[in-house]
Amino acid sequence: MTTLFSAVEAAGAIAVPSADSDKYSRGVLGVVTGSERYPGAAVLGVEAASRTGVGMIRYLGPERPAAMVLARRPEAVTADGRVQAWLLGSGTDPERDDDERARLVGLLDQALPTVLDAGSLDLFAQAKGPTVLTPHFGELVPVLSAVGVETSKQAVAADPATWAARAAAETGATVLLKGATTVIADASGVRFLVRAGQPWLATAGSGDVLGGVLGALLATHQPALAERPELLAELAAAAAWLHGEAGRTASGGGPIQALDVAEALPAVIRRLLVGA
Ligand SMILES: NC(=O)C1=CN([C@@H]2O[C@H](COP(=O)(O)OP(=O)(O)OC[C@H]3O[C@@H](n4cnc5c(N)ncnc54)[C@H](O)[C@@H]3O)[C@@H](O)[C@H]2O)[C@@H](O)CC1
Ligand SMILES: Nc1ncnc2c1ncn2[C@@H]1O[C@H](COP(=O)(O)OP(=O)(O)O)[C@@H](O)[C@H]1O
Repeated sequence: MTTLFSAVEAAGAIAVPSADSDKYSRGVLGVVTGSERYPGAAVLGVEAASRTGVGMIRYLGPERPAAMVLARRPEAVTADGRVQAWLLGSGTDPERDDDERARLVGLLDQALPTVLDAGSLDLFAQAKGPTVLTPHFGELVPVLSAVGVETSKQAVAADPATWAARAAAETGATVLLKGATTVIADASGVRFLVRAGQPWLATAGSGDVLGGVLGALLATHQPALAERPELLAELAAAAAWLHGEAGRTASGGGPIQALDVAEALPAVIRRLLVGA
């Protein structure tokens, strides 16, 4: 069944720490994003995840984006270690060498909750855990082509719900198809439509911020996801809602940049939790 996702549902997706929480029990997000060409995508995703609330972020991408991430967020850890969820692909190139592919496939073999964005969308068949694909209309076309379904960006734009559901059915992943209305579909069909945002969100890096929000929600719900697989689509919808509301809050009717959206997240979450 398809429903329009609401603020009350989004509030339910926030993992609020308690007196016995520590940084590990809250959830650690592993991030492999950014590249020499698009280092900023790494900064945007890490910033958004940290503003959504997570115990720790391990940024494990290339050197240049790593330096930029640390300059912006000294809280991020660049050493290997335990993680509860992965955010892969924003700002990366799917034309990777064999070593990089083997490394990413190794991460996916861990069967942890994973966001596959942008340059990692092609790895959906290697994902073993609960996986959300986060394509825009253009990025959905090669995903579908990889499973033998030919379409076009124009066709997807004309009927996003149908194509999101088709992609979820064919790939076995949960699909968050970005747009003015974001569609979330899983194996049961279209689950949620999210219309929280507004057109000022159509700005470079906005999707990288969404990836960070969703990564944080997956990392903070890893045990629950193992017990309740349908939660994956709920968290994807919550991420789209928080992203949209943060965009609306940051904008106030005027222009915004992607980093403004990330910075507005704590205020949005505070309003949800304490009704302020
Ligand atoms: N500051 C940064 O580092 C940024 C990095 N970015 C990264 O840049 C890489 C390439 O991004 P794009 O796929 O946007 O590449 P392009 O901007 O090269 O676009 C590729 C194709 O997708 C279409 N397209 C782009 N956005 C669309 C949308 N929202 N709806 C429908 N069609 C759309 C374009 O028209 C084009 O045909 C990704 O890895 C992304 O994460 C972008 O997010 C922009 C900001
Ligand atoms: N017209 C619009 N109205 C509302 N939200 C939009 C609109 N256009 C894009 N968005 C949102 O902005 C984000 C754009 O993501 P994406 O296309 O991946 O951009 P980028 O690659 O620059 O990060 C998505 O979350 C999408 O839902």
